[in-house]
Amino acid sequence: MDQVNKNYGGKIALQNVSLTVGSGRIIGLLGTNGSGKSTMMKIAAGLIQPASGTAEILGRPVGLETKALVSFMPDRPLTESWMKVKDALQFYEDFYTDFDPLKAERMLQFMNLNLGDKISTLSKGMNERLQLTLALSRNASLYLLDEPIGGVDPVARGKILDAIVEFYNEDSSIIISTHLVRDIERIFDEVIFIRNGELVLHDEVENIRLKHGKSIDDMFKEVFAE
Ligand SMILES: Nc1ncnc2c1ncn2[C@@H]1O[C@H](COP(=O)(O)OP(=O)(O)OP(=O)(O)O)[C@@H](O)[C@H]1O
Repeated sequence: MDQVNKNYGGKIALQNVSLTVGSGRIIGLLGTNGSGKSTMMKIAAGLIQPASGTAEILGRPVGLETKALVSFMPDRPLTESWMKVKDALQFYEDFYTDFDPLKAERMLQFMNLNLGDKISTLSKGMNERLQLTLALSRNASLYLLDEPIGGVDPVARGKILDAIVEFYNEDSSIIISTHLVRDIERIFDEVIFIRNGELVLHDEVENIRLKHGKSIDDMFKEVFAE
C-alpha cells in the first residue's frame, strides 16, 4: 500500500498510509473505534477504492485479478440468513475455486458447528466461528480478518486463535484487526497501529517487546490513551 488516502464525504478515514506486508506473517492491525482498520481491509480486498495512492497484492494492482488471492472475513456476515451451515459451505465452494471443502469440514468440527445448523439461529460467537471457517478454508495468499473474535466468549477465544494458527496456509499472510489486543497478541509476528487514519507504528512484535520492555497490549494502551 503506497500513500493511500480515503475519505467518506468530508470525513477522512485514511491519510497517506504506506506499508508492505511480507508472506508467512500474522499481523495485528490495531486501533480504536473508527481509526480506519476496516477501511484499510476493504481497500486491500478491492471492495472500495482509495481516493489516491495505490494498493498491490503480490505485485499486482488490487482489482479483479487480486480478488482471487484475498480472503476477507468482514465484521458483518456475508451469508444469507435462510442458509444452513452446509448451504454456506456450498455457496463458498461454488464461488471460490480455491475453497477446500475437506479443510472446511475439519474446521467446522473444531469449531463445534454442524452442517445442519440454521445460520439465523446461531449466536454471534458461533456465527463468527462460521465466518472464520469460510474465510480460512480458501487457499488464499492474504487473509483479512476484521474483528474475528469480538463476539466469542473469553473461554473459547484461545481455542479459536489456535484454529487460526493451525488452519492458515503458512505461505500466506493474515492481517487481523482487533482491539482485543491482550487476548490475541501471542499469535502476532508484527503489529500495525493506526490512529485517526494514520499509521503510527509498524514493527515486529519481538522488536517492540525488546525496545520498549512492554507487552503489545501495554504499548497499545499507552499509544491510544485518550
Ligand atoms: N460508509 C461510510 N460512510 C461514512 N463514513 C464512514 C463509512 N465507513 C467508515 N466511515 C468513517 O471512517 C472512519 C474509519 O472507519 P473504519 O470503519 O475504517 O474504522 P475501524 O477502525 O474499522 O473502526 P471499528 O473498530 O469501530 O470497526 C470512521 O470515522 C467512520 O465513521
